[in-house]
Amino acid sequence: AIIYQHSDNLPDNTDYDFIVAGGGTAGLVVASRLAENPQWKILVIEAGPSDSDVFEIAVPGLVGSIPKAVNWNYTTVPQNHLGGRSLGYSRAMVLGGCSSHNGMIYTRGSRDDWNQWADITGDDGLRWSNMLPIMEKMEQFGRDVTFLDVSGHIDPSFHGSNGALSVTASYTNVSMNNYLLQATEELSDEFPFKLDMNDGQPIGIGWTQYTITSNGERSNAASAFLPRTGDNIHVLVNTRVTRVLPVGHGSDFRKVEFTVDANGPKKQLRAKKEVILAGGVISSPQILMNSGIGERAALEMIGIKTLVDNPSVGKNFSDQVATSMRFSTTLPTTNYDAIRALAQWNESHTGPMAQAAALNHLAWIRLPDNKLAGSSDPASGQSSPHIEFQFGKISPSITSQNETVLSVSVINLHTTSRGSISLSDSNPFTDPNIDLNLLAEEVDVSILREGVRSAQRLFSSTAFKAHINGMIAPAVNFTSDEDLNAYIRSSAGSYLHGVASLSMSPKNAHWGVVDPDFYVKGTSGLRVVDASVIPSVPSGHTQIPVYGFAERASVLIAETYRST
Ligand SMILES: Cc1cc2nc3c(=O)[nH]c(=O)nc-3n(C[C@H](O)[C@H](O)[C@H](O)COP(=O)(O)OP(=O)(O)OC[C@H]3O[C@@H](n4cnc5c(N)ncnc54)[C@H](O)[C@@H]3O)c2cc1C
Repeated sequence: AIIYQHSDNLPDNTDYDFIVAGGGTAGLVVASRLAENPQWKILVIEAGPSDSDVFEIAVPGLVGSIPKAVNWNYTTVPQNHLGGRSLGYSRAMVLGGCSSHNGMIYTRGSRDDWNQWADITGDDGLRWSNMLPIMEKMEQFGRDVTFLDVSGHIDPSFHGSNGALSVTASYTNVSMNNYLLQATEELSDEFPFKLDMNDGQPIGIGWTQYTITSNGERSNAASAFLPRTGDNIHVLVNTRVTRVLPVGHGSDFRKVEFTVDANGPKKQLRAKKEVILAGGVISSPQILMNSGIGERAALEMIGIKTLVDNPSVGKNFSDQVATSMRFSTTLPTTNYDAIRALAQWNESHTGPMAQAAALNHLAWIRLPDNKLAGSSDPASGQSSPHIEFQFGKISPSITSQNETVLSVSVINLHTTSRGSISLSDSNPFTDPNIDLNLLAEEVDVSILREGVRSAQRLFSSTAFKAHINGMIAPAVNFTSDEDLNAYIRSSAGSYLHGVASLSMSPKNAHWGVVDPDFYVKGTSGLRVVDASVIPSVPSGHTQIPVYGFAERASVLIAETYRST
């Protein structure tokens, strides 16, 4: 790929076959796959700078220090069901998108997630049996595994070794890991040991897998996919796409409008074949609405002429919701000397900075039917957990001397509340209104409550008895449903895994924004490929489902133009 810092530098004589708006997780996969055809010329337009200009991105242990300058720094509208709190909503503004600043956790979701997406959309290509080989093929696991001893931490038979995206399993061991493994034996009904959480049935406690190279660097969409491409991809950074435009008076949206800043001149470029919108779950609906594709009444109110009336644009926004727990512990802290660790990373790409997290395990819990508060199952099927525990860190208390604190996030994976993305004016530089509408549905609160109680059982096990002194948050006397509900509503936040703001639906459905071939309904020449089209949250984190959808889209796009 060739990177251009300014549109003035783009070669005059290039007619691009495809223009990809947004050089993020999905956008760079699609661009790279299309570029495998050397006849096709592809332009990617990315709002942020190149990821290689930001040192912190490459170092897994600096994930918390990535500068705000490469973040969209969104804030949600006040959340009615969280006591009116507004939440930060992080999204990366840099080449590679959120794959450049995320927590690097590698999870594919469950077999039933993919089968449900196939059922909802009518695309059998999305079935687990079809997607597993694709996800394996894009993966590079296993290089140098003898150096990073991961035996017993992963099942290599579910992983590929020749793909672009590097994957490693946790290879260090801290005492907390041993107690967790003991607990999997003691409480095997609720917390069975799971050798590989990416085998389609992610229920139990297992070792975390990461998109990190065996050389201790983040593997993101830019570092994994772009180096394998030729000169037929041009990547224009620091440039914002403001709208997609029709060619002539029809609904053939093969033109993009872009600019460097709000007051700068706007330019337009037309793709010979297609425009692929890949701005992510917030920006893609924003760009569509600014382009006149959305709900007529809402667009008219802010003076945008409706070109395609579709009330589903920006609706159905879904995210996972997390609450936090803290336990007083005698376990050693996971803190380390960051300066020394960075020197070690600079020297050899090893040590604590070569890892994204210290505690090495994730727990995935499926609730029994009688714990679902009489609701129908919000998860996609029996292979899908309802709750995740992410074991954060063990660190000295900031409020009480001589106390050490274990932090744990409890996540409701399959929320039923739905939010929205909408516009308050027609300026493409105004942040959209982001309403997650978290905890609007009672069942979402009750699942988190069950999660809190489940974590209490885990840390009351014999395995942890000598190491956990008690619970700090929620307070130990918070035992009733009412107390826990109040704690959850005051502490809950988004897990930053938003999807479905431009949900895919079957062709001719009365809802949804894109067809199973990723084309925007009511248009031609325009597809959306990113998290916004995934119809529901997976039983896991979202980057790998996003990569999976992008791979599927790439196949469908290439098939459309097979003979050209
Ligand atoms: C803090 C955080 C931690 C996370 N941790 C994990 C994790 O550990 N594991 C996991 O699986 N998932 C994780 N996720 C989620 C996962 O990273 C995302 O779901 C996924 O990367 C989204 O991919 P995308 O292609 O939809 O969007 P993005 O990757 O966000 O790509 C969109 C790109 O488009 C660009 N763009 C947007 N608007 C415009 C415009 N108008 N013009 C030009 N360019 C534009 C953006 O700058 C961005 O580069 C995390 C997310 C966050 C925010």
